This record gives sequence, C-alpha cells and structure tokens, in this order.
Amino acid sequence: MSGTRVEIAEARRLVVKVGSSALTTAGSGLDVKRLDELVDAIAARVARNCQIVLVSSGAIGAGLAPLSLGKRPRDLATKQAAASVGQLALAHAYAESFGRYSLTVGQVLLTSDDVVRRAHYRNAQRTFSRLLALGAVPVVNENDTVATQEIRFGDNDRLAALVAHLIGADALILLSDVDGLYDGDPRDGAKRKIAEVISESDVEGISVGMSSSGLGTGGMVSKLAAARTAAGAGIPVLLAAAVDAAGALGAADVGTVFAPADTRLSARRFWLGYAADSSGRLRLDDGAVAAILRRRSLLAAGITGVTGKFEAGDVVDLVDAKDVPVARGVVAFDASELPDLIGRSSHEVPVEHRREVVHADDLVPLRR
Ligand SMILES: Nc1ncnc2c1ncn2[C@@H]1O[C@H](COP(=O)(O)OP(=O)(O)O)[C@@H](O)[C@H]1O
Ligand SMILES: N[C@@H](CCC(=O)OP(=O)(O)O)C(=O)O
Repeated sequence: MSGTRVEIAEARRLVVKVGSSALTTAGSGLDVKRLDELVDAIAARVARNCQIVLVSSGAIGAGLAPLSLGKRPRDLATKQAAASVGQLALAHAYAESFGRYSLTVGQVLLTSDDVVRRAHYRNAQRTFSRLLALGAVPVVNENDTVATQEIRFGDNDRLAALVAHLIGADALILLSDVDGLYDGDPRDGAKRKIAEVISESDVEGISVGMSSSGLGTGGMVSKLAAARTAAGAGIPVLLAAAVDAAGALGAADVGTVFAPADTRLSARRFWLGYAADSSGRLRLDDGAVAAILRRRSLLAAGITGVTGKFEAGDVVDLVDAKDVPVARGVVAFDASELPDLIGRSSHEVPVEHRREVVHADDLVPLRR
C-alpha cells in the first residue's frame, strides 16, 4: 500500500464529503439505504477512535420530491427553497441513522464568509473543535437558503477542502458516484483509472468534465480542484465511490489518492492561498513566474499587466502569460500606482516605490 494510503488509513481526524449524486435520485429524493451504508462506514471508523466531520450535499436533491419539482431547478430562489426543505430531511435522516450507533450529530451550515473572514474562520474552528471534543459528528453543508451568488462556496468539494484545513484534518475523503479519477469522463467511455496522483504530471492531459447525473454541482472539475487545494496544503486525499464507503474508510485499495505536499500550510498561508477573496490579478512574465515558484518576492520588473480595483494589503491572484493562476499574495501597492511601475527595474522607479510588489512572506505558490 502506498504511503499516502497508509496515512489515510491511519488518520485520527477525517473529513468525509458525500455528493448529491451519491445520496439522492432525481425521481425519488433521498436514498436512505445509501445514507445508512455511509453512516455504517463512518460509525465503524469512529469506533476505531477517529474523529469525523461529514460534509454532506443533497439538500437540494432531497427537497425536490416534497415540493413536486421534477428536476434540479436552475434559478437560485427555487434551489434555495428546495434546499430549505431538503436540509431538514437530510439532517433528520442523519440524526436517525447515527442514532442507531448512539452517535449524536450537530448541524453546521456555513457560507463562504465564515471562512473568508478571518475572525469568522476562528469562530467556526472553535465550534468544530468543541463538537468533536464532545463526541458529536458535525454534519456540514453550505447554508444554501441564505447564500447569495456572491457569498456562495459554489460547491461542497471546495467547502470540504477548506473545512479539512480548518479542523486540522489528517485526511480528506471525497465520496461520489464515480469510483475515482479517470483520464476522461467514464460516461464518455474513458477507461483508465488513475490510482495515485503524486504530481501535476500525473493529471496532465486528462479531460475532466462537469456532473453528468444532473444532481451534482461541480463534477470532476471541482473535485480535482478541491483535491489539489487539500493536498497542496499537506492533507492527503482519497476520491472514491460512495458505494465503496466501507472500503474507503476501512483502508481498502479503492479510488484515487492524491499525495500531500511535504509541508502543511499555516492557517494564515492557507487562508491567503485558498480561502480569501481575490481583488485583482497581476500578470507575470516567465522569469517572474519562475522566481516566485522558487519562493522569491515579486518585483515590478516581472509584471506585464494589472487588472482589478485593489488597495495595498488586498489579496490578488498572480497569473502567468496564459492567465493561469500560479500564486496568490498580499499586494503592497494600490492598483492605481502600479501601471507606472510595472516592467521597470528597481533603479528606474522613484525611491519611495522601491519595494517588492508582493513580498515572499505574503505569497503562496499554487503550483508544486
Ligand atoms: N475525468 C473524470 N473522471 C471521473 N469522473 C468524471 C471525469 N470527468 C467528469 N466526470 C463526472 O463527474 C461526476 C461526479 O461529479 P458530481 O456529479 O458533481 O458528483 P457529486 O455529486 O458527488 O459531487 C461523475 O459521475 C462523472 O460523470
Ligand atoms: N449545498 C448543495 C450541494 C452543492 C454541491 O456541491 O453538490 P455536490 O456537487 O453534489 O457535492 C446541496 O446540499 O444540495
């Protein structure tokens, strides 16, 4: 068994995320048998002295049938109405199911503000920590009924990756209706399953698509992004099928694992790289990209373009010549100051502006 699989098998604190497509069916709503099987697997792992936070989607899917809605709605208001009805059904089903093992559940509904704002982040941290200390299983979802477009996480894969870091999890398990990462959408005939992702080269050239069940949100795109986020922050990830939950939580050789980076990012650097909202972007030339990936500060000379309205102290994305994000950092200038400085070497800029645009300490590379 690979080192990453051993780490996941031995994790003492876990985040398990289950997707809508694994828990709900378009016609008949919540699949209680599947939910019970998932809870069986979680309870077995808890009994082996592991603390688990469950991130569960499925509120919208579970709310469709009671509201006589045939398929997943497209507009936000109807989704929110479905989530309002479905979340209650979901929480009730989990309370009943965990009750079979005398386990207590606590519901935690989050909006992105709860992790994007640092004070809220610490507040959420305290709640999780106390729930776990009291032996409860926190069941988390996005607070869909109040989350407007601006404050949405967008998908629960990302939410699960953020929660994994927030609670200091030893591993993240993403359960879906597909049994791993393939070199293309298996529904389009892709056959090769990738057992382990160690570096970017293992996923280069594969095609990842959106959800094909019509129930899920982000498809494999969001799972891959979440796996990169968690693994990049030092947390090993397993992506497996919900039908294999017992195996996935019980050390069987299933799914795709993502090897973690060697170092775990501090809370501040994780927040900066993955949770904070970005207020703009700086486009870099190849030399500057290479420098920041070697953990050097970003100087004005390597910047070729500036977009967005930001002030010194805001978080910005640093992108390469093809607009692919390579890092995020705290910028030391207002957006209005930069056009006169970019592309110029230090001795060409006025003395009062001779400083790093993003200091190495305030910069988190997104590529390994
Ligand atoms: N490269 C790929 N490997 C595996 N699945 C893929 C890939 N590309 C697209 N998919 C699709 O992503 C779906 C899982 O995403 P989604 O339905 O959003 O799940 P969930 O509801 O669990 O979040 C799979 O059913 C599959 O059809
Ligand atoms: N919060 C929404 C789920 C959003 C979501 O990310 O769904 P999924 O892609 O199935 O994990 C719900 O409970 O229906």
